[in-house]
Amino acid sequence: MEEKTVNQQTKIHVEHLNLHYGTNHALKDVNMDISEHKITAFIGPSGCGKSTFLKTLNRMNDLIPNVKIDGTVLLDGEDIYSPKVDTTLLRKKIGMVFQQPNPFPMSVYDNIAYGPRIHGIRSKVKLDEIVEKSLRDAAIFDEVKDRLKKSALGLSGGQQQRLCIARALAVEPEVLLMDEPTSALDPISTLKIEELMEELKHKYTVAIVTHNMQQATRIADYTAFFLVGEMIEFGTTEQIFSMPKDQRTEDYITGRFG
Ligand SMILES: Nc1ncnc2c1ncn2[C@@H]1O[C@H](COP(=O)(O)OP(=O)(O)OP(=O)(O)O)[C@@H](O)[C@H]1O
Repeated sequence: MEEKTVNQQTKIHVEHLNLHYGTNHALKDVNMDISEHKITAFIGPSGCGKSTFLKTLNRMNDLIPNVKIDGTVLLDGEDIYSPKVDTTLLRKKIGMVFQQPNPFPMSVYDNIAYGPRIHGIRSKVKLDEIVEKSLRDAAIFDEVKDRLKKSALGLSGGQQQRLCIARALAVEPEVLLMDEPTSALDPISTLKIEELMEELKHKYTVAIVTHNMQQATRIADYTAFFLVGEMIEFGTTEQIFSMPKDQRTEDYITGRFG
């Protein structure tokens, strides 16, 4: 793969990224560096392209017909859109958690062991180890340790979402993409997931789409503001929310539209 020099702290480097869904120009020349071991939040009104952008980072948009993507996305300096890239391995490195908790209809244990098994791990001892570690890392082990063999669908919504985070962690990703991971959850579960993200960033790089500006201010180190497919402003969360440079960012964060 082509090697390029990037800032040492940069985990994902995005340059001149454009995405079209048919004739809809959904991402317009987006440039961004996503820092390693930080939380980066994407905010903006509905339909501005936040989720689309998040999905370009692990090529989830490849699965949609009539999508055209131009530009560069480098993970550790390597082009993820190179034809040589194995997208299964890419998505192992860059895991994803969705808005609605989506556990598989199987046991808690099998949900977590699913990915490692696909990647060839067969040893029961090893799988037991991965299941426990992933559940611990996702701060849900104590709540499910006595029901590992029971269906994951019996868990509460907040528990299911932490299970999905554990499932993403089980294949040892480097980056975790989260698409509004708490919007379907109650405030207590939301708080648990936010605390968890603070922990996770020490080991992983986290990017999150959120509708909730308070959430961005609570957890994100960096924030990017999107508007109709353009990334209007990107900076530290403190700067974006206290001293936005662009009038449109200021109008959005002060609730003048959205
Ligand atoms: N699968 C798709 N096929 C065609 N167009 C799509 C698809 N997904 C999104 N779009 C369009 O791309 C644009 C950006 O949508 P996207 O879902 O990325 O926005 P968003 O900011 O995440 O919105 P929301 O906050 O409502 O989830 C919208 O115009 C949307 O209609």
